[in-house]
Amino acid sequence: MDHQQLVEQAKLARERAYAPYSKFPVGAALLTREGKVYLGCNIENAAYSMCNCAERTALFKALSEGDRKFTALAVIADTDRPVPPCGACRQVISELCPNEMKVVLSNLKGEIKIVTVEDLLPGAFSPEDLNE
Ligand SMILES: O=c1ccn([C@H]2C[C@H](O)[C@@H](CO)O2)c(=O)[nH]1
Ligand SMILES: [Zn+2]
Repeated sequence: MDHQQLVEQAKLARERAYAPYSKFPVGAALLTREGKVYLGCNIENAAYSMCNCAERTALFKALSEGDRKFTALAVIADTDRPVPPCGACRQVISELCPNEMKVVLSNLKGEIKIVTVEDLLPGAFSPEDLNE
C-alpha cells in the first residue's frame, strides 16, 4: 500500500466522522507492518472535552485488536494546508509509533506533506523519562 492509497483510505474514514459540533470531519488510516489498515475518524460528544481525534481512534483500535507495529499513518481533513495533528495526538503518536515512521498529512485539495513522527513532536516526553 503506497502513501496515496493510504490517503484514500483516510478519506473513506473521514466519511464516518461523528462531528456534529465542530462540523470538521477528519479521517486517519494506520498501516501495520503486516499490511493491515486501521481506519479512524473523529468522534465528538456534547460534553466537548470527550471528543476523540481520528488519529487516536485509529491507534486505539489497532492496539485494542492486538496490533502494535506500524509503518505509516495518513490523516486528511478539509483544510487549506495538509492537516496538522493536534498536540494530544502528537504525544500519543510519538509513544506508539517509531520515531522515523512517516506520517502523511493531506487535505481534500490533494495536497500532501510527509513528515516523520519525530518531526511532529521533537523531544517528546517518553516512557524512558519515567524513573521507575
Ligand atoms: O488532526 C486533527 C485535528 C482535529 N481533529 C478533530 C478534533 C475535533 O473533533 C475536530 C475539531 O478540532 O477535529 C482530528 O480528529 N484530528
Ligand atoms: Zn488530535
